[in-house]
Amino acid sequence: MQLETISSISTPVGEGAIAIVRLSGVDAVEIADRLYKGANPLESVDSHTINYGHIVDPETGETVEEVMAAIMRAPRTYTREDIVEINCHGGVHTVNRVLQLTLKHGARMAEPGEFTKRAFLNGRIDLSQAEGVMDFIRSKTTEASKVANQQMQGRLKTHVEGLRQSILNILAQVEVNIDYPEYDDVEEATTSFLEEEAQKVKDEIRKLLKSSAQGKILREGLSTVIVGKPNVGKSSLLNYLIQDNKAIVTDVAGTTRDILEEYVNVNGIPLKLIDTAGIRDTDDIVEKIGVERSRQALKEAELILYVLNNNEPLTDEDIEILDSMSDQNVINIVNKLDLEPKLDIEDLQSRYPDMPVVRTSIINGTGVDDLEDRIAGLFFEGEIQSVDSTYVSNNRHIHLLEQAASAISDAIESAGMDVPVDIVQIDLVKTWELLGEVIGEDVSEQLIDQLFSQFCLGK
Ligand SMILES: Nc1nc2c(c(=O)[nH]1)N(C=O)[C@@H](CNc1ccc(C(=O)N[C@@H](CCC(=O)O)C(=O)O)cc1)CN2
Ligand SMILES: Nc1nc2c(ncn2[C@@H]2O[C@H](COP(=O)(O)OP(=O)(O)OP(=O)(O)O)[C@@H](O)[C@H]2O)c(=O)[nH]1
Ligand SMILES: [Mg+2]
Repeated sequence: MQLETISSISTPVGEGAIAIVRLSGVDAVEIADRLYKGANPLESVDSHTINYGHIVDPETGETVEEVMAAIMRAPRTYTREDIVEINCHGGVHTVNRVLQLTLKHGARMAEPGEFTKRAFLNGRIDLSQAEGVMDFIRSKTTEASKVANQQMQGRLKTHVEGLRQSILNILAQVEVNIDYPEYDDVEEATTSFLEEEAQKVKDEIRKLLKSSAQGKILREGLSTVIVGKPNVGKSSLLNYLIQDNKAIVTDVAGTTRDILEEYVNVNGIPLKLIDTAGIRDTDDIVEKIGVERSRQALKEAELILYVLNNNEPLTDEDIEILDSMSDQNVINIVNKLDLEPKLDIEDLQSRYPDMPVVRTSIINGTGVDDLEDRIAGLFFEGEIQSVDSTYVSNNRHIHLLEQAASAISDAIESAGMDVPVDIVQIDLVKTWELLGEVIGEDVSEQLIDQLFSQFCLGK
């Protein structure tokens, strides 16, 4: 496939030690040579070498930059096309000038994700791997990056390809039956083979789907909101969990006014931890908006840590808030255990039997281990699956796998009911196609464009 040569700045915008202008396409080396002056023209150097030289504006003769130019010739490259990477000093202005020069001398500005899109279009990676690249860049915790890395390396692709091969094997058997319908015993053998093999495929798809709840948590972080009345110790809890003093803690009720978000790892589970303004009626306009945001965050939370003060009785306000969260995952944290007990914990437990209660004294660091165990227990039944297994975390993949599971169920059901085998065949082909979409086979150009447009510029 011959596409125009593209160029972009592939490093973050801003001051840095080094910034890279990357070119990809058949004319990459030729365009670079129009600007590059070194011991040898890049056209003549070996592939996969890096070469010292200068970028000179051919129109003015001005030396614009001192660079190292890496040359990588197709097909052993990220895009499978010729690639030149011009390593510049990291100033915003000069990198931009080098980019402009490449554009002026034959390259086109790359669209977001276009390098990776070419890696896909040129067959180096499948769509699930390309999506893995993006997840990898965006991952916020070690676990998330491990899962994304595996996907980027082709783990899901291999898995899906295996399933598609199994379906092809079943289809081949069905084909025999359609070709020789007069042999009854062939038909019987086919039906049981089909049911058995299709069931195996279905089980595998189900297994992948089962991983998705955890996969999504690993990828996005479990959205966890800390709420409660003012001054109960919400910000103290956030600081304790992240082991840092990011949130302001004072003994003034109403200290936190706005939402604060931090990522933290609890027993291997990435949490997107959100500290909120204490919920209460207030006339303070800033605090009022904060309280409104707290209520909003509550609605969207996957886990709620409701903090109470051991030193104060349960109020109507607490009850109102707790009642409103009855169908959510809530852990009640009775904090300030070091103070005189005025909260009836038994009453709390009997009012909300589905909400585990954890007792803490954050100021002394007690009880937080117990809280961490509870969180892990709620979402991973005590322990996280090894990150070595295949996780599905992408909504597009999950949706396709659900459809595939339903199509193959139809196939199995029909086979069991002695429906003509060519009907069964249709459902099997459908399953095969749906799985193909996960890895990017026969997907529309529109979908591809949409997926890659979410990438960073220069990737
Ligand atoms: N300077 C630089 N650093 C970078 C990248 C880059 O493009 N440029 N990468 C960009 O994301 C990542 C590295 N990822 C890469 C993935 C595949 C190939 C590649 O050339 N693959 C070929 C040949 C491999 C080989 O030589 O064995 C292939 O798979 O066919 C290169 C980089 C991270 N660091
Ligand atoms: N005795 C005692 N004091 C605590 C404990 N945890 C927090 N505190 C104190 O309680 C006060 C309020 O703590 P914060 O973490 O600011 O409370 P908050 O819930 O974030 O308060 P707002 O942001 O105002 O809603 C501070 O003076 C903390 O030092 C605890 O376990 N025991
Ligand atoms: Mg606070």
